[in-house]
Amino acid sequence: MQKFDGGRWELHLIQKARDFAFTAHLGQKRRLSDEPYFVHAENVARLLEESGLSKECIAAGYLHDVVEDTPITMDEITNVFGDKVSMLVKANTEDKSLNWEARKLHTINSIKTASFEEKALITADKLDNASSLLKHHERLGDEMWSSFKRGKAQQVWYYQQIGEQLEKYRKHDEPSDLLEEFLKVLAKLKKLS
Ligand SMILES: Nc1nc2c(ncn2[C@@H]2O[C@H](COP(=O)(O)OP(=O)(O)O)[C@@H](OP(=O)(O)OP(=O)(O)O)[C@H]2O)c(=O)[nH]1
Repeated sequence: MQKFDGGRWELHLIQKARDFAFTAHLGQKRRLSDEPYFVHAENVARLLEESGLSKECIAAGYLHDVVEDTPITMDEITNVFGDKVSMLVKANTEDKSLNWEARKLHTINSIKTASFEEKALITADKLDNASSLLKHHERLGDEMWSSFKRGKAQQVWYYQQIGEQLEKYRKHDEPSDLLEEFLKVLAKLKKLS
């Protein structure tokens, strides 16, 4: 984080988001390993940082799952981190009262009108999740898919749809490094199926 030398506020926002997410996810584990859930939030924030995204987007990377997966509310995120971070988190938060198909279709369809930063957050999130699937498939094989609400075909369909929409709606002047990385992982994921 040292490379953010634009003032103490930048360090402060990102550090505050990191601490907040660490505490919110405390005790939660990822499904395919014993890793703390926070590791995923940290990976997403790191991908965004390496891609040169704004401090608000990096902060949202840390916070992207706290409303979906912990008792923290959107209002709390707005109060603590402000409107920009809050809108980015909201764009990446599913409505858990809906079924799997409705939630995933909503995310797929949201890409059409998403801002560049919203798309970057979705891409970093799905890149880390898809990389996790590839990594753990080596160890667990197809048994891995039973950890999720839908099996291999639907999971691969979901990532494929996300990739297609991200490609379709990328504006010509938007950086493509994260998307290219995601598409590489997606190609490997499809070979598993
Ligand atoms: N690949 C992978 N995913 C894991 C792991 N542990 C938890 N997950 C989460 O599982 C979610 C997908 O699980 P599903 O059973 O298909 O669906 P659901 O939780 O959304 O209902 C992903 O959420 P998502 O909504 O697609 O993304 P996110 O925004 O929650 O990160 C991902 O974050 C893991 O070890 N590996």
